[in-house]
Amino acid sequence: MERAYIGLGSNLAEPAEQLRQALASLAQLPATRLVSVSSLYVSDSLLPGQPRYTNAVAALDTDLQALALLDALQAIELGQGRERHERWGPRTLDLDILLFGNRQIDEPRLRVPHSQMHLRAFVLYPLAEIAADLQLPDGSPLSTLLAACPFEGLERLTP
Ligand SMILES: CC1(C)Nc2nc(N)[nH]c(=O)c2N=C1O
Repeated sequence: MERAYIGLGSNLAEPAEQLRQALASLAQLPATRLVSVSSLYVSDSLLPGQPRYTNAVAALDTDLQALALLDALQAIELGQGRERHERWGPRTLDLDILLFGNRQIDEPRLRVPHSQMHLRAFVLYPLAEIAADLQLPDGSPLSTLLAACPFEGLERLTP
């Protein structure tokens, strides 16, 4: 059983509802338990000219292998109408494997830890909300990354 952290994002077609639907699907994955979910956070797109994003992070305990989990996440994205037009374009749903246990994976389909996560407040703050004492595979404490990444521009949605 590995603890995986999943980044969720959406900026099209009722983003908060897209994330709620995706979380329900994550809870149904085989050999997987949805352990905890952060609040929803709203922020401007890192790339301008797109609608604001709604993001969250979920913690899973899973017996799926990393690539099988990736396949399952991509099936959920497609099931919610994710069209993969442009690489950084707006999307109904984005599910990223941020961390997979303490594994460091560098394969064509999958890089874990997610290569941009240390730069993204919309990943670090929801992650810290559910895993404050997390240490990344390279030994760096999440708190250190958080200190280097300002919260500014992030809006936490209270339930
Ligand atoms: C286009 C890009 C980089 N910008 C984002 N910006 C925000 N705020 N949240 C995202 O999830 C997100 N995802 C992306 O893929």
